[in-house]
Amino acid sequence: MKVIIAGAGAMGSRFGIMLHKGGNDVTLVDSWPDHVNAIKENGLKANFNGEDITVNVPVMLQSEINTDKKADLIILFTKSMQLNKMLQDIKPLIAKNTKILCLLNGIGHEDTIEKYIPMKNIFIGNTMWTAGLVGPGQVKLFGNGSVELENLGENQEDSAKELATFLSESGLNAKYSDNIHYSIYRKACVNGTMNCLCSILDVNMAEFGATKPAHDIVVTVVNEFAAVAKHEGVDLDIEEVVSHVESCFDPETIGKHYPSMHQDLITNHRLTEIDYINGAVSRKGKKYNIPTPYCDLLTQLIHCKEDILGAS
Ligand SMILES: NC(=O)C1=CN([C@@H]2O[C@H](COP(=O)(O)OP(=O)(O)OC[C@H]3O[C@@H](n4cnc5c(N)ncnc54)[C@H](OP(=O)(O)O)[C@@H]3O)[C@@H](O)[C@H]2O)C=CC1
Ligand SMILES: CC(C)(CO)C(=O)C(=O)O
Repeated sequence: MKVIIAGAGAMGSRFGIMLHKGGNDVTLVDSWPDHVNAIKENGLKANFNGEDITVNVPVMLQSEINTDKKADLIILFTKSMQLNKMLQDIKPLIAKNTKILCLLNGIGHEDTIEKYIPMKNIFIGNTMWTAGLVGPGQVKLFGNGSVELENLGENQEDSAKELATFLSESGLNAKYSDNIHYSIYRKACVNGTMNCLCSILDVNMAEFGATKPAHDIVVTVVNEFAAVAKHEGVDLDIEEVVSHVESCFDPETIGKHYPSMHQDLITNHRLTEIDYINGAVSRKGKKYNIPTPYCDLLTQLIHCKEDILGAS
Protein backbone atom coordinates (compact mmCIF):
# COMPACT_ATOMS: atom_id res chain seq x y z
CA MET A 1 0.00 0.00 0.00
CA LYS A 2 1.35 3.48 -0.88
CA VAL A 3 1.16 5.50 2.32
CA ILE A 4 1.87 9.21 2.77
CA ILE A 5 2.46 10.56 6.27
CA ALA A 6 1.34 14.19 6.07
CA GLY A 7 3.08 15.79 9.04
CA ALA A 8 6.14 13.74 9.88
CA GLY A 9 7.13 15.21 13.24
CA ALA A 10 7.31 12.97 16.28
CA MET A 11 4.12 10.96 15.75
CA GLY A 12 4.25 10.96 11.95
CA SER A 13 7.78 9.58 12.21
CA ARG A 14 6.63 6.84 14.60
CA PHE A 15 3.83 5.75 12.27
CA GLY A 16 6.14 6.12 9.23
CA ILE A 17 8.83 3.95 10.81
CA MET A 18 6.42 1.25 11.99
CA LEU A 19 4.60 1.08 8.64
CA HIS A 20 7.94 1.01 6.77
CA LYS A 21 9.18 -1.81 9.02
CA GLY A 22 5.88 -3.55 8.24
CA GLY A 23 6.88 -3.63 4.55
CA ASN A 24 4.84 -0.72 3.19
CA ASP A 25 5.76 1.94 0.63
CA VAL A 26 5.90 4.99 2.94
CA THR A 27 6.68 8.60 2.03
CA LEU A 28 6.94 11.40 4.57
CA VAL A 29 5.76 14.98 3.95
CA ASP A 30 6.67 17.72 6.40
CA SER A 31 6.94 21.50 6.59
CA TRP A 32 10.13 21.82 8.66
CA PRO A 33 13.05 22.22 6.18
CA ASP A 34 15.83 21.21 8.65
CA HIS A 35 13.97 18.01 9.53
CA VAL A 36 13.30 17.10 5.89
CA ASN A 37 16.92 17.82 4.88
CA ALA A 38 18.30 15.78 7.79
CA ILE A 39 16.15 12.77 6.78
CA LYS A 40 17.23 13.16 3.13
CA GLU A 41 20.91 13.26 4.09
CA ASN A 42 21.14 10.78 6.97
CA GLY A 43 17.87 8.83 7.03
CA LEU A 44 15.31 9.07 9.83
CA LYS A 45 17.06 8.20 13.08
CA ALA A 46 15.14 6.77 16.00
CA ASN A 47 15.79 5.46 19.41
CA PHE A 48 13.17 2.71 19.19
CA ASN A 49 12.53 1.19 22.62
CA GLY A 50 16.23 1.62 23.52
CA GLU A 51 17.66 0.49 20.16
CA ASP A 52 19.22 3.06 17.79
CA ILE A 53 17.92 2.55 14.27
CA THR A 54 18.06 4.44 10.98
CA VAL A 55 15.28 4.12 8.46
CA ASN A 56 15.66 5.28 4.88
CA VAL A 57 12.31 6.61 3.72
CA PRO A 58 11.53 9.09 0.94
CA VAL A 59 10.64 12.53 2.29
CA MET A 60 9.26 15.69 0.67
CA LEU A 61 9.04 19.24 1.89
CA GLN A 62 5.36 20.20 2.07
CA SER A 63 5.96 23.36 0.00
CA GLU A 64 7.81 21.39 -2.71
CA ILE A 65 5.59 18.40 -3.47
CA ASN A 66 7.11 17.29 -6.74
CA THR A 67 5.10 14.25 -7.77
CA ASP A 68 1.56 13.50 -8.79
CA LYS A 69 1.91 9.84 -7.73
CA LYS A 70 -1.30 9.29 -5.82
CA ALA A 71 -1.44 7.72 -2.37
CA ASP A 72 -3.70 4.85 -1.31
CA LEU A 73 -3.69 6.15 2.25
CA ILE A 74 -2.72 9.51 3.76
CA ILE A 75 -2.28 9.70 7.51
CA LEU A 76 -2.59 13.26 8.81
CA PHE A 77 -0.26 14.01 11.74
CA THR A 78 0.29 17.77 11.69
CA LYS A 79 -0.29 20.00 14.66
CA SER A 80 -3.93 21.16 14.68
CA MET A 81 -3.09 24.68 13.52
CA GLN A 82 -1.14 23.27 10.51
CA LEU A 83 -3.92 20.96 9.27
CA ASN A 84 -5.67 23.28 6.82
CA LYS A 85 -2.43 24.28 5.05
CA MET A 86 -1.31 20.64 4.83
CA LEU A 87 -4.59 19.63 3.18
CA GLN A 88 -4.14 22.39 0.61
CA ASP A 89 -0.53 21.41 -0.14
CA ILE A 90 -1.06 17.64 -0.53
CA LYS A 91 -3.80 17.98 -3.17
CA PRO A 92 -1.51 16.52 -5.92
CA LEU A 93 -1.20 13.28 -3.91
CA ILE A 94 -4.94 12.71 -3.50
CA ALA A 95 -6.87 10.53 -5.96
CA LYS A 96 -10.58 9.74 -6.12
CA ASN A 97 -10.16 6.76 -3.78
CA THR A 98 -7.34 7.95 -1.51
CA LYS A 99 -8.31 7.29 2.09
CA ILE A 100 -7.50 10.02 4.63
CA LEU A 101 -6.98 9.09 8.27
CA CYS A 102 -6.76 11.90 10.83
CA LEU A 103 -5.21 11.02 14.21
CA LEU A 104 -4.48 14.50 15.57
CA ASN A 105 -5.31 15.35 19.14
CA GLY A 106 -8.17 17.80 19.57
CA ILE A 107 -11.84 18.20 18.74
CA GLY A 108 -13.55 19.05 15.45
CA HIS A 109 -10.87 18.35 12.81
CA GLU A 110 -13.45 16.73 10.53
CA ASP A 111 -14.89 20.21 9.86
CA THR A 112 -11.58 21.19 8.25
CA ILE A 113 -11.03 17.90 6.38
CA GLU A 114 -14.54 17.87 4.90
CA LYS A 115 -13.66 21.02 2.95
CA TYR A 116 -11.10 19.06 0.90
CA ILE A 117 -12.00 15.35 0.94
CA PRO A 118 -15.21 13.51 0.03
CA MET A 119 -16.86 12.13 3.16
CA LYS A 120 -16.63 8.49 1.98
CA ASN A 121 -12.82 8.70 2.11
CA ILE A 122 -12.50 10.29 5.56
CA PHE A 123 -11.56 8.20 8.59
CA ILE A 124 -10.99 9.79 11.99
CA GLY A 125 -9.59 8.49 15.21
CA ASN A 126 -7.10 8.97 18.00
CA THR A 127 -4.06 7.28 19.38
CA MET A 128 -2.42 6.52 22.71
CA TRP A 129 1.00 5.99 21.08
CA THR A 130 3.61 8.57 22.12
CA ALA A 131 6.69 10.04 20.45
CA GLY A 132 9.20 12.83 20.89
CA LEU A 133 11.28 14.83 18.39
CA VAL A 134 14.88 14.97 19.63
CA GLY A 135 16.03 17.26 16.82
CA PRO A 136 15.83 17.45 13.03
CA GLY A 137 15.68 13.90 11.64
CA GLN A 138 15.72 12.28 15.08
CA VAL A 139 12.94 10.85 17.22
CA LYS A 140 12.62 8.98 20.49
CA LEU A 141 9.98 6.24 20.62
CA PHE A 142 9.22 4.15 23.63
CA GLY A 143 6.30 2.28 25.22
CA ASN A 144 3.15 0.84 23.74
CA GLY A 145 0.01 2.39 22.38
CA SER A 146 -3.15 1.86 20.41
CA VAL A 147 -5.31 3.43 17.72
CA GLU A 148 -9.08 3.68 17.44
CA LEU A 149 -10.71 4.76 14.19
CA GLU A 150 -14.03 4.99 12.37
CA ASN A 151 -15.33 5.99 8.94
CA LEU A 152 -17.18 9.30 8.62
CA GLY A 153 -18.91 8.31 5.37
CA GLU A 154 -21.94 6.07 5.30
CA ASN A 155 -21.46 2.35 4.56
CA GLN A 156 -17.68 2.51 4.92
CA GLU A 157 -17.45 0.32 8.04
CA ASP A 158 -15.71 -2.49 6.13
CA SER A 159 -13.09 -0.04 4.82
CA ALA A 160 -12.54 1.27 8.37
CA LYS A 161 -12.09 -2.29 9.68
CA GLU A 162 -9.66 -3.08 6.83
CA LEU A 163 -7.73 0.08 7.71
CA ALA A 164 -7.50 -0.96 11.37
CA THR A 165 -6.25 -4.43 10.32
CA PHE A 166 -3.72 -2.83 7.97
CA LEU A 167 -2.28 -0.65 10.79
CA SER A 168 -2.23 -3.57 13.22
CA GLU A 169 -0.20 -5.65 10.74
CA SER A 170 2.61 -3.16 11.41
CA GLY A 171 2.19 -3.44 15.19
CA LEU A 172 0.13 -0.26 15.61
CA ASN A 173 -2.57 -2.05 17.59
CA ALA A 174 -5.55 -0.43 15.87
CA LYS A 175 -9.19 -1.21 16.29
CA TYR A 176 -12.44 -0.12 14.75
CA SER A 177 -14.70 1.97 16.97
CA ASP A 178 -18.43 2.26 16.34
CA ASN A 179 -18.57 5.48 18.37
CA ILE A 180 -15.48 7.46 17.46
CA HIS A 181 -16.84 10.77 18.76
CA TYR A 182 -16.98 9.14 22.19
CA SER A 183 -13.35 8.00 21.79
CA ILE A 184 -12.27 11.44 20.58
CA TYR A 185 -13.86 13.17 23.59
CA ARG A 186 -12.37 10.47 25.88
CA LYS A 187 -8.91 11.11 24.44
CA ALA A 188 -9.49 14.89 24.56
CA CYS A 189 -10.01 14.47 28.33
CA VAL A 190 -6.49 12.99 28.51
CA ASN A 191 -5.06 15.94 26.60
CA GLY A 192 -7.29 18.46 28.40
CA THR A 193 -5.68 17.43 31.68
CA MET A 194 -2.21 15.99 31.01
CA ASN A 195 -1.05 18.30 28.22
CA CYS A 196 -1.82 21.67 29.81
CA LEU A 197 -1.16 20.72 33.43
CA CYS A 198 2.21 19.06 32.72
CA SER A 199 3.18 22.12 30.66
CA ILE A 200 2.15 24.66 33.31
CA LEU A 201 3.78 22.65 36.11
CA ASP A 202 6.76 21.50 34.00
CA VAL A 203 6.44 17.84 34.99
CA ASN A 204 5.81 14.51 33.30
CA MET A 205 2.52 12.67 33.72
CA ALA A 206 3.74 10.41 36.56
CA GLU A 207 5.02 13.45 38.50
CA PHE A 208 1.70 15.27 38.11
CA GLY A 209 -0.19 12.11 39.12
CA ALA A 210 1.83 11.90 42.34
CA THR A 211 0.55 15.30 43.56
CA LYS A 212 -2.32 15.45 46.07
CA PRO A 213 -4.70 17.68 44.07
CA ALA A 214 -4.21 15.70 40.81
CA HIS A 215 -7.33 13.54 41.19
CA ASP A 216 -9.68 16.45 42.00
CA ILE A 217 -8.40 18.52 39.11
CA VAL A 218 -8.80 15.60 36.69
CA VAL A 219 -12.37 14.96 37.90
CA THR A 220 -13.34 18.63 37.50
CA VAL A 221 -11.90 18.99 34.01
CA VAL A 222 -13.43 15.69 32.84
CA ASN A 223 -16.82 16.87 34.13
CA GLU A 224 -16.53 20.05 32.03
CA PHE A 225 -15.65 18.02 28.89
CA ALA A 226 -18.52 15.63 29.66
CA ALA A 227 -21.10 18.42 30.04
CA VAL A 228 -20.17 19.86 26.64
CA ALA A 229 -19.96 16.42 25.00
CA LYS A 230 -23.44 15.55 26.33
CA HIS A 231 -24.82 18.60 24.56
CA GLU A 232 -23.43 17.09 21.33
CA GLY A 233 -25.00 13.68 21.95
CA VAL A 234 -21.86 12.04 23.42
CA ASP A 235 -22.54 10.57 26.86
CA LEU A 236 -19.18 10.10 28.59
CA ASP A 237 -18.90 7.56 31.43
CA ILE A 238 -17.14 9.98 33.79
CA GLU A 239 -15.74 7.41 36.20
CA GLU A 240 -14.31 5.29 33.39
CA VAL A 241 -12.83 8.34 31.64
CA VAL A 242 -11.20 9.57 34.87
CA SER A 243 -9.64 6.17 35.38
CA HIS A 244 -8.48 6.16 31.71
CA VAL A 245 -6.84 9.59 32.23
CA GLU A 246 -5.22 8.42 35.47
CA SER A 247 -3.82 5.31 33.77
CA CYS A 248 -1.35 7.78 32.15
CA PHE A 249 0.26 8.35 35.57
CA ASP A 250 1.83 4.87 35.54
CA PRO A 251 5.62 5.26 35.18
CA GLU A 252 5.81 1.68 33.90
CA THR A 253 3.71 2.55 30.84
CA ILE A 254 3.61 6.18 29.58
CA GLY A 255 3.91 8.09 32.89
CA LYS A 256 7.44 9.26 32.12
CA HIS A 257 6.28 10.86 28.85
CA TYR A 258 6.17 14.66 28.68
CA PRO A 259 2.97 15.35 26.72
CA SER A 260 3.35 16.85 23.24
CA MET A 261 2.24 20.27 24.54
CA HIS A 262 5.13 20.26 27.01
CA GLN A 263 7.50 19.37 24.16
CA ASP A 264 6.08 22.25 22.09
CA LEU A 265 5.85 24.97 24.70
CA ILE A 266 8.39 24.28 27.41
CA THR A 267 11.12 22.56 25.38
CA ASN A 268 10.77 24.33 22.03
CA HIS A 269 8.87 27.57 22.85
CA ARG A 270 6.34 26.85 20.14
CA LEU A 271 2.64 27.74 20.04
CA THR A 272 0.35 25.00 21.36
CA GLU A 273 -2.84 23.17 20.38
CA ILE A 274 -4.68 24.45 23.48
CA ASP A 275 -7.40 26.18 21.40
CA TYR A 276 -8.35 22.78 19.89
CA ILE A 277 -8.53 21.04 23.30
CA ASN A 278 -9.56 22.98 26.47
CA GLY A 279 -10.10 26.09 24.31
CA ALA A 280 -12.59 24.17 22.14
CA VAL A 281 -14.52 23.10 25.26
CA SER A 282 -14.53 26.72 26.54
CA ARG A 283 -15.90 27.98 23.22
CA LYS A 284 -18.55 25.27 23.05
CA GLY A 285 -19.43 25.88 26.72
CA LYS A 286 -20.11 29.55 25.94
CA LYS A 287 -22.19 28.56 22.90
CA TYR A 288 -24.28 26.04 24.88
CA ASN A 289 -24.40 28.16 28.07
CA ILE A 290 -22.44 25.59 30.10
CA PRO A 291 -19.89 26.95 32.60
CA THR A 292 -16.35 25.63 32.01
CA PRO A 293 -14.20 27.64 34.49
CA TYR A 294 -11.27 25.19 34.67
CA CYS A 295 -11.00 24.90 30.88
CA ASP A 296 -11.27 28.70 30.55
CA LEU A 297 -8.46 29.22 33.06
CA LEU A 298 -6.21 26.45 31.72
CA THR A 299 -6.56 27.86 28.20
CA GLN A 300 -5.67 31.34 29.41
CA LEU A 301 -2.72 30.12 31.49
CA ILE A 302 -1.27 28.29 28.47
CA HIS A 303 -1.68 31.45 26.38
CA CYS A 304 0.07 33.43 29.18
CA LYS A 305 2.94 30.93 29.10
CA GLU A 306 3.12 31.20 25.29
CA ASP A 307 3.45 35.00 25.68
CA ILE A 308 6.00 34.75 28.51
CA LEU A 309 8.16 32.34 26.51
CA GLY A 310 7.74 34.28 23.24
CA ALA A 311 6.33 31.14 21.59
CA SER A 312 5.95 31.24 17.79
N1 LIG B 1 3.92 13.59 20.50
C1 LIG B 1 3.06 12.76 21.07
O1 LIG B 1 3.44 11.95 21.94
C2 LIG B 1 1.63 12.73 20.65
C3 LIG B 1 1.12 13.66 19.76
N2 LIG B 1 -0.19 13.55 19.33
C4 LIG B 1 -0.75 14.51 18.37
O2 LIG B 1 -0.19 14.23 17.09
C5 LIG B 1 -0.18 15.44 16.30
C6 LIG B 1 1.26 15.69 15.80
O3 LIG B 1 2.06 15.99 16.95
P1 LIG B 1 3.62 15.71 17.08
O4 LIG B 1 3.98 14.54 16.28
O5 LIG B 1 3.92 15.71 18.53
O6 LIG B 1 4.21 17.01 16.36
P2 LIG B 1 5.72 17.60 16.42
O7 LIG B 1 5.92 18.42 17.63
O8 LIG B 1 6.68 16.51 16.31
O9 LIG B 1 5.87 18.57 15.23
C7 LIG B 1 5.06 18.89 14.17
C8 LIG B 1 5.64 20.09 13.43
O10 LIG B 1 5.98 21.14 14.34
C9 LIG B 1 7.16 21.82 13.86
N3 LIG B 1 8.27 21.65 14.83
C10 LIG B 1 8.23 20.81 15.90
N4 LIG B 1 9.35 20.94 16.62
C11 LIG B 1 10.08 21.89 16.02
C12 LIG B 1 11.33 22.48 16.33
N5 LIG B 1 12.06 22.10 17.39
N6 LIG B 1 11.78 23.45 15.52
C13 LIG B 1 11.07 23.84 14.46
N7 LIG B 1 9.88 23.29 14.11
C14 LIG B 1 9.40 22.33 14.88
C15 LIG B 1 7.40 21.32 12.53
O11 LIG B 1 6.55 22.03 11.60
P3 LIG B 1 6.61 23.63 11.24
O12 LIG B 1 8.03 23.95 10.91
O13 LIG B 1 5.68 23.81 10.08
O14 LIG B 1 6.12 24.38 12.44
C16 LIG B 1 6.92 19.89 12.68
O15 LIG B 1 6.75 19.28 11.45
C17 LIG B 1 -0.69 16.55 17.22
O16 LIG B 1 -2.07 16.73 17.04
C18 LIG B 1 -0.42 15.99 18.62
O17 LIG B 1 -1.25 16.55 19.60
C19 LIG B 1 -0.99 12.50 19.72
C20 LIG B 1 -0.52 11.56 20.59
C21 LIG B 1 0.79 11.64 21.18
C1 LIG C 1 0.68 10.95 25.22
C2 LIG C 1 -0.53 11.77 25.40
C3 LIG C 1 -1.68 10.79 25.55
C4 LIG C 1 -0.44 12.58 26.67
O1 LIG C 1 -1.45 13.47 26.85
C5 LIG C 1 -0.71 12.67 24.21
O2 LIG C 1 -1.69 12.56 23.48
C6 LIG C 1 0.24 13.77 23.94
O3 LIG C 1 1.40 13.72 24.36
O4 LIG C 1 -0.19 14.72 23.27
